[in-house]
Amino acid sequence: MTDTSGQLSKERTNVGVIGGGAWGTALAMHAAAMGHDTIIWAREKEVAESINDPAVKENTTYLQGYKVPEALRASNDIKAVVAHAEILLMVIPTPFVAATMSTIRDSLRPEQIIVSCTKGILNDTLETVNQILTRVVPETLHGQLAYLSGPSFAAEVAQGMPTAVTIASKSDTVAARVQLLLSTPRFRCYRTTDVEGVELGGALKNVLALACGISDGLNFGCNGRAALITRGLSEMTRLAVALGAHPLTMGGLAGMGDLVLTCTGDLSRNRTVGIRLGKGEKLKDIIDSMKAVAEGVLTSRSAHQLAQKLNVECPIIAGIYKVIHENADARAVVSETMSRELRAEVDPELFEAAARQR
Ligand SMILES: NC(=O)c1ccc[n+]([C@@H]2O[C@H](COP(=O)([O-])OP(=O)(O)OC[C@H]3O[C@@H](n4cnc5c(N)ncnc54)[C@H](O)[C@@H]3O)[C@@H](O)[C@H]2O)c1
Ligand SMILES: O=P(O)(O)OC[C@H](O)CO
Repeated sequence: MTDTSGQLSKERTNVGVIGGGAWGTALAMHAAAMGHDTIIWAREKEVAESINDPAVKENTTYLQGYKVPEALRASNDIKAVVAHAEILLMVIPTPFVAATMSTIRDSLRPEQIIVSCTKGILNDTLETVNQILTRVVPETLHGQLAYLSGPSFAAEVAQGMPTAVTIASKSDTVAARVQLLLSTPRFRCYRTTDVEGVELGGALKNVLALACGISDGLNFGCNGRAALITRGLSEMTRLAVALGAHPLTMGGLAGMGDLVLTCTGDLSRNRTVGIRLGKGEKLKDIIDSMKAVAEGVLTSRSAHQLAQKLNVECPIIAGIYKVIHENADARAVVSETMSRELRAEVDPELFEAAARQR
């Protein structure tokens, strides 16, 4: 494929990437390949060393096999990365967002844009990343927050494969700026002001990917997987709308797009965890064998608790919660879910509302 990166915008800026996992690395590779002066903060010394070493130029810990651009630098000094950046991509797994961002709270500048690329819902507080960031970063920066989500496996972005994502911000100006700074002919960014929809789509699809993995691990076939994706999207939409999202966002890249990718793509860590569970491995053994984070494991608890709290019917999410956190037998959970009271596919009230709008 011809490299046409950078045809859309000529503007080049300083990018800082907070988080040296697979996705942080792929996004840093993308930004550096575009010509942005990019530094990635990695928590682990060996990650920064392997990215910086001219003989290696690779994140051998989290994204092995993909050479990073010569120009990409890595650092273990998070404050130096913040000082460098006009735009900060935050790519920290959800459980570590608050602690990591607290360490740089006082180093952030009001004109900086912070783009969360993280997909999860915190346990206990049940906060989305947007809620964590508005709690942790100074108020002067709240209008500068944006969220990048959508179907995007790190390994494919690292290879420059065509990818489309969504950038959400309460400020359309901020979303448009991030969109322009990150879009290339291989990496197309859309934009929206529906922060809740984009965040919840990205977080909840991980729970459904676990479900599809379990189903595939049990050899339950293609019919079952399609049913899980479709009914899963209904649950995601009901829950996200109850939390303030726009329903149409759930049919877009951050909702259905990422749901389909993660429920069917073999690169998904969440789907892989599900497959291994379905084949009979213990969750602890699976987690212990992985360096990467499968966000759906913890988000399944948060999503189930949010559904209960808001009284939103989410039987698949409830079933995954039982399998993951209560050690329930997956076959029994499937049988129980399929034997629930029979119902209309779409809530009749929704049909009536749609008819009234015609
Ligand atoms: N990998 C992908 O394809 C992909 C794509 C889109 C979104 N995401 C999302 O990006 C986020 C980050 O995932 P990733 O794939 O970059 O990471 P990863 O799973 O490859 O690696 C784990 C990351 O967690 C960090 N970490 C571990 N303990 C930590 C601690 N105590 N404090 C701070 N950081 C700690 C590690 O340094 C490493 O950067 C997740 O929310 C994930 O869902 C991932
Ligand atoms: O590998 P997963 O399951 O964490 O999914 C990665 C991305 O979120 C896909 O868009």
